[in-house]
Amino acid sequence: MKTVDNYSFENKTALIRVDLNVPLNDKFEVTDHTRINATVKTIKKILNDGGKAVLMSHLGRPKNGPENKFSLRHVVADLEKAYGTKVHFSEESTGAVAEKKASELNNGEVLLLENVRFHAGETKGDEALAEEFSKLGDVYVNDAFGTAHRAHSSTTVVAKFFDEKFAGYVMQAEIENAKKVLEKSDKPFTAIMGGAKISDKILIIEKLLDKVDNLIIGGGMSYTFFKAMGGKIGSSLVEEDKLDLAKELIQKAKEKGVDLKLPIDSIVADAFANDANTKIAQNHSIEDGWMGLDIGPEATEIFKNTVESSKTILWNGPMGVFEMEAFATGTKAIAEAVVKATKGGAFSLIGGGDSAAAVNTLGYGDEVSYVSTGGGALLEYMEGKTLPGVAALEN
Ligand SMILES: Nc1ncnc2c1ncn2[C@@H]1O[C@H](COP(=O)(O)OP(=O)(O)O)[C@@H](O)[C@H]1O
Ligand SMILES: O=C(OP(=O)(O)O)[C@H](O)COP(=O)(O)O
Repeated sequence: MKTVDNYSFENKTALIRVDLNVPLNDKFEVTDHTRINATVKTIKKILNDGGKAVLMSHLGRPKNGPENKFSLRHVVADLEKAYGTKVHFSEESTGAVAEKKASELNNGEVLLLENVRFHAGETKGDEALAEEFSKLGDVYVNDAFGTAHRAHSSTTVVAKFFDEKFAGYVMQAEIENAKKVLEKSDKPFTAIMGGAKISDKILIIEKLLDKVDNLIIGGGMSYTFFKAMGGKIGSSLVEEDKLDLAKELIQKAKEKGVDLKLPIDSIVADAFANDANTKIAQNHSIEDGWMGLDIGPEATEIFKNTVESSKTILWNGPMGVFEMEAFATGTKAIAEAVVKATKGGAFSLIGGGDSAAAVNTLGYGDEVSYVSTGGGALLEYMEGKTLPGVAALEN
């Protein structure tokens, strides 16, 4: 894999895949800058060389073409602040408009393209779309570690249209760091899984069973497990087609001697809102009309004790809907436990767009060993998989 280090981008237009999938609030303001700040080093290297940067990224998971709430226009001002320079914007990510804007760039300038997922072909890895993207640069740089597990047009397929392709600094740092954990994970090794992307992550959890001593499952992911065991989960998040898999996983954890910890209790709410009515409920008997939005006090205590006595910690996915203050308590308590363990000598790696946001919002970003910009990507790497976005840079 070639890196940007030993290449001069002078007079070159670099087409750079970055991961600008950042959280936005209801006013479309960026609420966490981790992924934006991570891109600065690579962009500055290219601009300082006297090159031009054309940035492409996705934002969220748009299903039906362009939609304002998924527009990358919302991040332009934040990029300008981070790079200290004007960032031009193209409301098209391919075609005449994008090509004209890219060709008008001067050395040292940046162009951001609109959300690549506004094209239906992007997530299918459409070749014709990838070829369209490739017209926007002379060389290709992939610095989107957080999306490197996706074999999409802009992350993987596009690379084949370039002779010169490079991994950016985020990609390099992330892989080096993940390797460290893979090669030297002191025991007890605890993985903490949470968040909402159940179908994405449940298969990876199975692979983690070979590496970890403790597996904590909290957040939106946990209710699928309770339902699989025959529990009542009210209207909590669930993926019905993953119930059998969840059951198998519980069995496999037992066989492999992994201590699988599910939250005993939850903070349940009668609406998905910060000001909803709340109460504590046991996780196997949540009443109809109520949903679990945070781990409960008993679960928090148990999880904290496990985390604090761990020597290696891998955390992906918040313990609750931490974006709402009423449901941030569990995530905050686990973050504090991770910090405490780190101070005591443990290595802690936290990954994922929302997990990084949670840790940084709580002010703990500098008190853990490493905050990764990747969630799913980090987990797939840890599982031993070759990430398609990385493989595409190698040939
Ligand atoms: N109990 C829950 N019910 C619904 N959503 C939840 C629950 N717990 C966590 N979440 C949501 O999960 C999201 C993060 O999940 P995910 O994308 O898998 O994590 P990451 O981005 O760190 O990889 C957050 O927006 C959070 O609000
Ligand atoms: O936020 C991301 O992943 P993450 O939630 O695993 O951290 C990446 O931008 C990938 O997004 P995707 O899971 O919609 O492909």
